[in-house]
Amino acid sequence: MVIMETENGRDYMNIVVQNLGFNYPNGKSIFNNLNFTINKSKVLSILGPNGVGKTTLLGCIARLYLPSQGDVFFDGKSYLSMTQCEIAQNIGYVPQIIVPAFNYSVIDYIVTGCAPSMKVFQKPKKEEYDRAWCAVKKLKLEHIAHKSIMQISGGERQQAAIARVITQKPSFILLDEPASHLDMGNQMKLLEILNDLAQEDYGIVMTTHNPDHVFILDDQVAVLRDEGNLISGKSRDILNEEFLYGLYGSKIKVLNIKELGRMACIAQGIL
Ligand SMILES: Nc1ncnc2c1ncn2[C@@H]1O[C@H](COP(=O)(O)OP(=O)(O)OP(=O)(O)O)[C@@H](O)[C@H]1O
Repeated sequence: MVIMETENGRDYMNIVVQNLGFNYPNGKSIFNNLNFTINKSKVLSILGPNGVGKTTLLGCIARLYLPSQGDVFFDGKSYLSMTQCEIAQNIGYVPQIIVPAFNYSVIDYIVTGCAPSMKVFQKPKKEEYDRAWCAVKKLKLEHIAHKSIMQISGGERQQAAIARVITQKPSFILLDEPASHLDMGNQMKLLEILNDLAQEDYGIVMTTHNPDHVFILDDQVAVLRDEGNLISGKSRDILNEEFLYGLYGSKIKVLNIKELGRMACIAQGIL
């Protein structure tokens, strides 16, 4: 059954993951029977130890992989009944490692985000470039906009890929470890942008290895565990010290920092 959630009497779009299971062709089972809903105007963070299947799960939600079991529904429609173009118009994906196909300038790479809403072989015009420049300004990337995408750093490339997905204007944006190459300042800028995008009605899903980022966003979390199952809910209801120790096998303090007005977590360090 697909649940259409209602807020103020109005149905709104969601992605429903239903009984989802995935095995790689070598037979390796990654997860089974996952059930959760991704809502617009929210940030859902996916946490879990290395190798547990976060990227694979995001790949199933982006429809890069077909599930071995269950299905994913967008706005009540099974992915299997949607074309790749329909999916790309509604769901944007930023991979962990960005390997551009051509030696574009950064702005020409970002404008390719408009492709799902353009005709085949149509060249981007002023309207599409205006969209791309809007995203460049949002991420403050003006200083690299005319550089070659091949000649910028990993962190700059990660930010260019985020600008590209914003240019795409999908309803949902999926990001695989979007902060992995970013310095502390750019990590905070990224979280602010993701929070702003959720306020602007986008649905955001990101994988992360940093539970403190989940507390900063103070929204939904889904935790994928070694047994291939998932627990989801409000971050502050799930991420306590005992739970994080069970997840990572490491002692992590969870503190309510009054000056910050938020929960925070800090590794205890080498004992
Ligand atoms: N093409 C593949 N064929 C078989 N097994 C694979 C393939 N790609 C990944 N795996 C395995 O699937 C499991 C899940 O990988 P995945 O990349 O989804 O994990 P992850 O949670 O995102 O990891 P990390 O946090 O280290 O990025 C891993 O054990 C990995 O070795």
